[in-house]
Parts: sequence; structure tokens; C-alpha cells
Amino acid sequence: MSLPLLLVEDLRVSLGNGRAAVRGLDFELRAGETLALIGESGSGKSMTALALMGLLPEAARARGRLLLAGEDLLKLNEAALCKQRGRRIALVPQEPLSALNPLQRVLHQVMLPLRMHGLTDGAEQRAREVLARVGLPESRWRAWPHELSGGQRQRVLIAQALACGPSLLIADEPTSALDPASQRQVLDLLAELGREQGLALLLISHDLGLVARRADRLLVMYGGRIMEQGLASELLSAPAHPYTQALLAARPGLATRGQVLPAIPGQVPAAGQWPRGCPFAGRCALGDQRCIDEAPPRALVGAHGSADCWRLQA
Ligand SMILES: Nc1ncnc2c1ncn2[C@@H]1O[C@H](COP(=O)(O)OP(=O)(O)OP(=O)(O)O)[C@@H](O)[C@H]1O
Repeated sequence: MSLPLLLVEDLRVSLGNGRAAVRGLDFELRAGETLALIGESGSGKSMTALALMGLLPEAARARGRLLLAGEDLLKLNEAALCKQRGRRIALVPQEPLSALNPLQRVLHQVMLPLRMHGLTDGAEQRAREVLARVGLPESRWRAWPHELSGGQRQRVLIAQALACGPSLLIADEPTSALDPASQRQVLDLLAELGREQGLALLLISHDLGLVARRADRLLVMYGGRIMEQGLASELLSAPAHPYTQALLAARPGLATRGQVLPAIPGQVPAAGQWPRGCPFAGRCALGDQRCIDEAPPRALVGAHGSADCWRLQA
């Protein structure tokens, strides 16, 4: 089997004042593979993405190892990171409107990362190629961002992210601002691009139902830790961790018209206020005192997965 393109080892992100957003994350991602990072708001997904991009907020610090093709991103200085960002690792952000420059036409915005990385020869041709690939009609290439629909804007951002031919693409809630039909189209496009271009794709979402079937593997995160991980097909058909089961039961798509949207009872605690043991213990219908006090050991689940839960101990 090929070596992983991305190897994350014991990633920890602290926010200052003893608060931690990510508390020991391990995962790997291969070229051509799509990994979905799933969890409710506040689980630490975005901080993981920002650590990978080297774009954490000022007060935040990352520790651990983030090996991209063997090179530890956490050891690079800002100048070296700038060379990677947009070129080898690219991010498709959450908010298409605020991520685009309102004063620049689409085609020029897609040429921007190429220019920033000194790839000026053939930049316009390359921008045209990626815009065509993401399915933006040619009649829109000279439009201003405000003239586009939400789905079209997100396609522009995907084109921008693809322009320099990155090997790792991170999409952080790429469809949260879109209507359901555009959400499906954009996710299908990302999954297609991942396969076709051999990208390692990290798809971040709070909506398990929306992204699960487009991913090869799922990594369920809560309280800055991994709750469960495994092949998407196995994890969806037999979720082992009570948190994964609760997320699946709370999928927005399960609600019928007029029904209150299902939700997991209780609140996600703020960073720094997690129980000593399992982060989910306080909200888990099956949790007991041991779950609150002691971190659960990892149990193997199915043929390829694992879950951190006391209930799964033999
Ligand atoms: N800019 C910031 N400065 C300080 N703390 C932050 C910042 N952004 C997020 N946090 C905190 O970090 C923790 C993890 O947040 P993070 O944004 O990574 O979660 P998430 O799973 O991506 O959720 P969301 O989908 O809402 O972004 C939360 O407790 C959050 O309040």
C-alpha cells in the first residue's frame, strides 16, 4: 500500500489560558482518498483545518506532527508555509461571498493564486481550464462575485483552490451557505475532482448524512478528540460509538416537513470545559461515572475501524 500523503500525529491545538480545541488527533490520508471529518460545532474541526493551513488565530498554538509527503508543516517558518499554502495544500472556505474579492472579476480571482506562486506563464489558460472543470458556464467568467449564485461562487472558490494543482484539498463546511440542491452538486463535484485528480480530500462537516456517502473514510470528532473512525460504508451501517449513533439519529434529512429538527440533547461544552474522561460523557444516554472520570480505551470496530468508548470493552 502507498505511504499516506498526510500523516497527522498527536495534533494538539491550545487556545491559551489552558483551553484546548484539539486534544491528540491521529489520522492519515492517502492520495485519491476522501476523508470526512465530522462533528458538531465546537468539536475542533476548523482548528484542525487551520493548523494544517498554518492559519491558526494569533493566540492558538499547535503541537504534534503534521507530515505532508514526509515534511512536518509545524516545523516550517511563515515564508516556507506560504510556499505550500495554495500550492500543495489548498482550502475551500465556508463562506463563498466573504472569501471572494467583490471588486475583482471571476477569471482574475482564479488567476490570483497562480500569480502569487509565480506561475504567471499560461495563468489565464490554466484559470480557464479549472473554471471549465468546475462547471462554471463561460458566460460567467467575467462576472463580478455578486452577480453569481451561491453555488456558482463556491465553484469559483473550488477553481481557485485547484488552480495551482495542490495534492491536499481541505474543504471546511463548503456547502453550509448553499441550498440543498447546490449542496449536493458541490459535494459531488469535490468527490469527483478528488478521484479524477488523485487529490487527498479532507471534507469537514457537521452533517454526517450529507458528506458520509461521498467519503471513503469517516473520522468522527468531539471535544477535540476522535470518537470513532472507519470506512464510511462500515461506520454508517454499524456505528459503534454512542456519539456517532446520536449524530446519525439527528441527521437533518430525517425530519419531515413541519417537524422539529432532531438534535442531540445538551450543549457542546466550551474548550477547556471537557470532562476528564470521555468528552461526550455528560450528554451520553449510556454514560456513567467512569466515563466522566477516565479516558476510554480504543476498541477495534469491524474490519477497519476503532471507537473510544468504555461500553465497547470486552
Ligand atoms: N478564533 C478563535 N479564537 C479562540 N477560540 C476559538 C476560535 N475559533 C474557535 N474557537 C474555539 O475552539 C473550539 C473548537 O472550535 P472549532 O471552530 O475548531 O470547532 P468546529 O468543530 O470547527 O465548529 P464550527 O463548525 O462551528 O467551526 C471551540 O471551543 C471554539 O469556541
